[in-house]
Amino acid sequence: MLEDGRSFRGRSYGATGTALGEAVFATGMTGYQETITDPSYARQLVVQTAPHIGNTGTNTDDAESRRIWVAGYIVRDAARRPSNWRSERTLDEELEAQGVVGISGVDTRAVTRHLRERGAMKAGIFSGESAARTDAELLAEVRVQESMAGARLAEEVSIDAAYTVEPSAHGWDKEPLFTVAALDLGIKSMTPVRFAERGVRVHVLPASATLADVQAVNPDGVFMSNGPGDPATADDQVKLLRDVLDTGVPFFGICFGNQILGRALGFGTYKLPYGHRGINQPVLDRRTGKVEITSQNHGFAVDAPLDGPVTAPEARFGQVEVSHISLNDNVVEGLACLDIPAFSVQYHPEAAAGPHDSAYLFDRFVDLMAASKNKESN
Ligand SMILES: NC(=O)CC[C@H](N)C(=O)O
Repeated sequence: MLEDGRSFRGRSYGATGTALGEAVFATGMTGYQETITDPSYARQLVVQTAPHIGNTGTNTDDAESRRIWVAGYIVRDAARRPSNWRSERTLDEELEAQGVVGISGVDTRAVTRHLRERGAMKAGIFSGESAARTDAELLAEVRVQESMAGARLAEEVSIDAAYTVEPSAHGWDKEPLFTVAALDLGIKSMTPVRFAERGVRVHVLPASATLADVQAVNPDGVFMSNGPGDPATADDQVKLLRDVLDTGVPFFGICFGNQILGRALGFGTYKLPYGHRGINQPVLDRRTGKVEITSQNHGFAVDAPLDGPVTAPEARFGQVEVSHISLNDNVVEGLACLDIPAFSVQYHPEAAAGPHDSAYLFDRFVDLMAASKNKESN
């Protein structure tokens, strides 16, 4: 049941009951397990445009966090029998075990076209007893939920206690090169691994970390992750980032982290009509002229001028330019500061799932930390 009264019927999939959230569509043909375990999808009902879902089952290794975060799951044709040597459980069983309500047999093309025309909106999935009500009652329940605009969710999905990811656990056989403090706003497990593979030790800190917590790990660089909710609510992290930037330590942000850098520099953020979600999103790196196919999941974007560089509204941070744009709709997909060592992208270079075109961004951050260390020692 969608907020505007349009409804679709299907079969119960996963757990039975009620799921409420923002209906959004994701266009990845593969990678459904990484999608449902991405904490950025908290409080969203995800519609998969790929018609066959669940074909390769689920396994322990491919989860991007400790649980499934999608609030509900909408598919066309759910695989009855998974076929893959790595499969441990069917997707249906996994959704049910984690209490996630889904629906299959839905005309997902029609749902997607509707969301594309009318925008992402509040929705509900109802099965079993919870469905045994009038449409008007279901619609009322859909409409009373809080909307995604204004939702503060990063603290809800973040960890309680810090942990460390060591390069030695990911194929690095020398001494670690650098240490990074990574704020977990909904971090995916592949992100620290991409650092560790490059010899970077990562201290993952809760979303509530203070400047003192960050400085306690003596970092060569600071990182802010992806995460769910409206970036306009991330005032604490914006303040933290301004303090971090004032210390001159290099910074890299992805997705929510890009929106926080945008806000720290003084730009606003806004809600996109239906967002970008999938692993096939074309982005232009304006500095090199190269196009990369990226993994994305965002419903908000930074409002910064495309013709730059410009002086940041928070002028003490100097000049900034929009480094990357979406080739589908010219939305800001990256920011680069010219006077301080800070940059960010709106997409997911850790690519889990997704193409590896954007891996160079992790190297760019390592280079930035190296340059900054050199400058200190000279
Ligand atoms: N993946 C993300 O970090 C998403 C950021 C933010 N929640 C958005 O929807 O735009």
